[in-house]
Amino acid sequence: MTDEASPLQPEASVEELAFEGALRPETLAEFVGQPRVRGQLELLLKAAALQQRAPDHILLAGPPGLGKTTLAMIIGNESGRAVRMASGPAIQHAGDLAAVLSALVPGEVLFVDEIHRMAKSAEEMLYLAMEDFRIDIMVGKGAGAASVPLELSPFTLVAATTRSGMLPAPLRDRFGFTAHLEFYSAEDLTRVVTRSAGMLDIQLTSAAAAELAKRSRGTPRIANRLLRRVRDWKLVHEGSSDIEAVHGALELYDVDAYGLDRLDRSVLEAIAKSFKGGPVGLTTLAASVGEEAETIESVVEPYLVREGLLARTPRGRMLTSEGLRHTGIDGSPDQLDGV
Ligand SMILES: Nc1ncnc2c1ncn2[C@@H]1O[C@H](COP(=O)(O)OP(=O)(O)OP(=O)(O)O)[C@@H](O)[C@H]1O
Repeated sequence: MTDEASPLQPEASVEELAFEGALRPETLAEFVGQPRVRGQLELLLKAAALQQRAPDHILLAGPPGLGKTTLAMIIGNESGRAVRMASGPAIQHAGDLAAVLSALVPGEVLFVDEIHRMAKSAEEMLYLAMEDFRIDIMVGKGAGAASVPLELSPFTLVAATTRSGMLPAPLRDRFGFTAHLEFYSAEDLTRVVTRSAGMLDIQLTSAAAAELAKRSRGTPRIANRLLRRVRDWKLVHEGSSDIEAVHGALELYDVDAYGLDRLDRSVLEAIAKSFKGGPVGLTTLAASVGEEAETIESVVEPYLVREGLLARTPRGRMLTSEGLRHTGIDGSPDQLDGV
């Protein structure tokens, strides 16, 4: 979460959270797209309800803004359970997690966002909590220190991560189900835009909704954010058509025809110009565009790879010929010595 969001940044800004809350689908039926994940969750929740037991622990994995928090709330709604929110970065000690776990009411859903950023000591405590609904608390110091078991209320852990590969295997294995969220197709994102426009009372032709969706990086959060900028454009430029408003707003915010933003493009250009098309290591690449490696890896790369513009190889990141074409630099990736 950041204070000020650029239109294509997938993380939510502070002021955006209230707006997002209003647009959040509340049931699986309302949740657009992700048919596989929806089907899997539906089965899991129905089976748990029939057996009158709590649903298994669930891990939601995928890039930011694809609906992980939304799904966690839906899991609570659909199973008739209250959801408690926690976040990995706020759990810096085992004691922070013990406080969260011991406050749970039987049957609650505990949602831990960005679980990969939780402290190691807390991770180990979580293993036992997930398996046996029990934790061991250290009491006292030095030679007199003793471990005291504490029984917990049964709960369902729903955790979200943008980097499932960073989770240790013992933690990953303790989830009964992992949902992998994919970028949305243009058709599904058009449905998201149309739904949000209806809820916000914004008139938009279907062609304008489709164009906006096509340029939203396969991400509902970005589509909703760009929709607000299009609304602004229509308000300020009275009489402009919907499609003119989409083009005008997106151009102003530096969104290109692929839906790439400045950072996406600077990554592609850096590989072409400074690293002769690649391969280049993640840290070197991140330094050359002045961004954190984690942002490049979890935000920029997944979309460029899915669009076929970038390839991740064991030797590093490489441009594909399509990626090179996008930079407007002539040559093929293996002929870039001269650029
Ligand atoms: N499938 C969907 N259908 C309709 N709207 C959606 C869908 N998924 C997400 N949204 C919208 O996008 C916004 C962002 O989704 P959400 O906060 O759930 O993403 P996230 O994956 O949890 O992001 P982060 O990793 O940054 O926490 C939601 O408020 C909601 O309005």
